[in-house]
This record gives sequence, C-alpha cells and structure tokens, in this order.
Amino acid sequence: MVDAIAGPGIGIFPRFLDEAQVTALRQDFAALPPWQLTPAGIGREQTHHTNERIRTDKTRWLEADSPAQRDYQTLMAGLQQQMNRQLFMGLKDYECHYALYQAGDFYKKHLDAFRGRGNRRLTTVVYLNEHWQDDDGGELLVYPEKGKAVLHRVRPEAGTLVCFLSELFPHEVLPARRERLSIAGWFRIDDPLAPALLP
Ligand SMILES: O=C(O)CCC(=O)C(=O)O
Ligand SMILES: [Fe+2]
Repeated sequence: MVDAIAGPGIGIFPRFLDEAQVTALRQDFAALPPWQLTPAGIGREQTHHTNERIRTDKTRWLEADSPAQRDYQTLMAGLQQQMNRQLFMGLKDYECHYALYQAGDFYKKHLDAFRGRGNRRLTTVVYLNEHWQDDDGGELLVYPEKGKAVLHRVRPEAGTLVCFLSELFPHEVLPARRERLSIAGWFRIDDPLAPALLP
C-alpha cells in the first residue's frame, strides 16, 4: 500500500480482509437497528445536507461499539502508522462508515476532498459482498485527475480494499442490481494546506 500511494496514488487490494473479518463485519452491520442507518450527506460539516441527485446510499458511522468495529479500526490504525512512518503523511485520525446501497442506489462522480480545503487526505473503501457477479453492476469507477477515461473499474467483492489520495481521483458508484455493502473511510490531517505527499 505504501508503494501504491507513493507511486500512482491509488491501490486496489483483493482479499485485504479475510472471510472471517468480512463475516464479522456483515453480522455487525446486520445487528444495527435500522433507524441508525440514515441518508448519506454531502459537503463539509457547515453545509452538510443530503442530495438525492448526487447519492442515494445510507450510512452509519463506526463508533468502535462492537468487537468487529474495534478490530477494523485497529487494523486501519496500523495502516495509518505505516503511512506516517514511511511516507510522512501526517495522518491524525480515521473516520469511517458503513454504506448500504440498495438496488438502484448510486453515487455520482465526485472528489472526496478539495485541495487546501477540508482535512480528508486518504480514502479507503472495503467491500463486504460475497460472490459479486459481472452483471450485478455497482462498480466503483475511478478517473484520473484530468480526463474522462476510466482508470479503474472496481468490482465491490468481499474483502477488496481500494485506497487513494482523496484530492486526486474523481470517482463514482454505478447503480447495482443487488444490495451493496461497504465501509468507506478517510484518514485525516490537521492542516489542509500541507502537501499531500512529501517528496
Ligand atoms: O463505495 C464506493 O465504492 C465508494 C464510495 C464513495 O465514493 C464515498 O463514500 O465517498
Ligand atoms: Fe467518494
């Protein structure tokens, strides 16, 4: 992952989570009371609002309130430490949420962070969907910073991790024909003006 972020700025890692980890997270998600799952917001805190033209998924933040959530957050804390030690990224914390896309849900092309604004530095998405088929749809399309050609088309298969510099890669979630569950997360920094990677 260090090589991927230092190089192209993006990496895709099948089987980042094993079956037991995926199962534990799926069960943890299934045990949540439905009212805790709320329409996803867009924009920064001050301008937080929902907009169904841009995204239609539902989310629930992980609060380390179950063993599965704690294990996942511990795993990500380890990644944070590695990125900081080897790439001096200055990552301060990690926030993440479950995201449920029901059949037909989507998230239009967007950036997770804008240069010099906000403090999301590194995006992660892990998928929790067993046996995803070609015609299930729901791929993540990742685009280069400039240009319309698709750089990566990621199938949201259980265990796969996608990780990229939040300011660099526009991306979108295509509508799926079945439920699509993931954990999207962001490593954050204190200073939005700091360069993304030190040379
Ligand atoms: O679920 C995905 O593949 C990406 C989600 C996403 O782009 C986001 O939550 O910002
Ligand atoms: Fe995103």
